[in-house]
Amino acid sequence: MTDTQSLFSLDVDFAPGAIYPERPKLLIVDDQPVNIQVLYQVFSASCEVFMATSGQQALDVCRQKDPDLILLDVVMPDMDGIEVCRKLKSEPETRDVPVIFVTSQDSPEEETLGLEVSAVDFITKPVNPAVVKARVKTHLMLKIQADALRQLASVDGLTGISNRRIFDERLQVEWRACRRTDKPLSVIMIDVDHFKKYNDHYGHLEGDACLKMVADALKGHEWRGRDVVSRYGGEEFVCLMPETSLEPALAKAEAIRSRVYDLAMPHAMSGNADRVTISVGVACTTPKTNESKELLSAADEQLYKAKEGGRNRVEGASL
Ligand SMILES: Nc1nc2c(ncn2[C@@H]2O[C@H](COP(=O)(O)OP(=O)(O)OP(=O)(O)O)[C@@H](O)[C@H]2O)c(=O)[nH]1
Repeated sequence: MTDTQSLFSLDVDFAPGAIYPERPKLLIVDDQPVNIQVLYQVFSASCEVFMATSGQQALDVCRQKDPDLILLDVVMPDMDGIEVCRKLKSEPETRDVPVIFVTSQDSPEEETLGLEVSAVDFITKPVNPAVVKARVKTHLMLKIQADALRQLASVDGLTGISNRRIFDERLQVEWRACRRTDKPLSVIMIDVDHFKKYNDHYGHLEGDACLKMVADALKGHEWRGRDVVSRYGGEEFVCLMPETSLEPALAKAEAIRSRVYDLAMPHAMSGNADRVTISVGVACTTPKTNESKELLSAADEQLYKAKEGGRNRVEGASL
């Protein structure tokens, strides 16, 4: 039996490669490298292990590597584990990563404090390999289940792309990131033209099929890793493009518009084309304030302008 199998063998449902697509990512944080070494020996065969020797380094690694679980030392100079955990739980990017405290003082006060900052478990030093493996396995399984539920809750049932909740969350995250790095952030807002008439003429089921086609056309584009494409509601879609200035966002919007046009879905009642068309509003800004709503309002204004200008067109502006 390999180490990988032995780690997870307590539960047949938990086979890396089956439910879990890749090796779980584990972050071990301790200011004493020798303690890291002990845990590394336990997990290196079964997990992708990252290490940090200070609180700040732990926060940095966590943002970069997106671990599935963190084993966090409580007593560290500069920033202790409690503070690290508090910071992790306050940021949307890291708040769902389970934290297990590894501590030499198992006082009820410390345990209470740890639970108050939302740690999922405590392990006492010196660690017992069998105990730490079992606890890590339990919390990784819970994380997988929670991820699956979050995934379900993030998808629009009709089109299979992400829903508005995810868009709103990502907008907050990317707004802050672009503000930190002084980079532009663009939003593309898309609305199907005369869709009420489409529904009225072809029926609601055909209307649904049309929305799916539009969503597929959006998905079919080449997007960068941090871009988000969501159904914003009804017949409205929205795309978020971090680190993208107005020009490339306008080019993307135009490519989307022409792709939907080229689908040539008949729309006998449209009035301004023989087919389904979309109107598109684009807005771009380099975030300076806390207020991300102004970017959405600006994209919405541009969309309105595109509708007013005759539909089946793209309008855009920088803030
Ligand atoms: N089939 C279907 N229709 C939907 C769905 N969500 C919203 N709609 C319909 O989309 C239509 C939107 O109509 P309006 O907001 O009046 O806009 P429009 O007819 O597209 O007109 P313009 O935007 O001015 O071009 C409404 O008739 C909604 O019932 C959906 O999930 N499926």
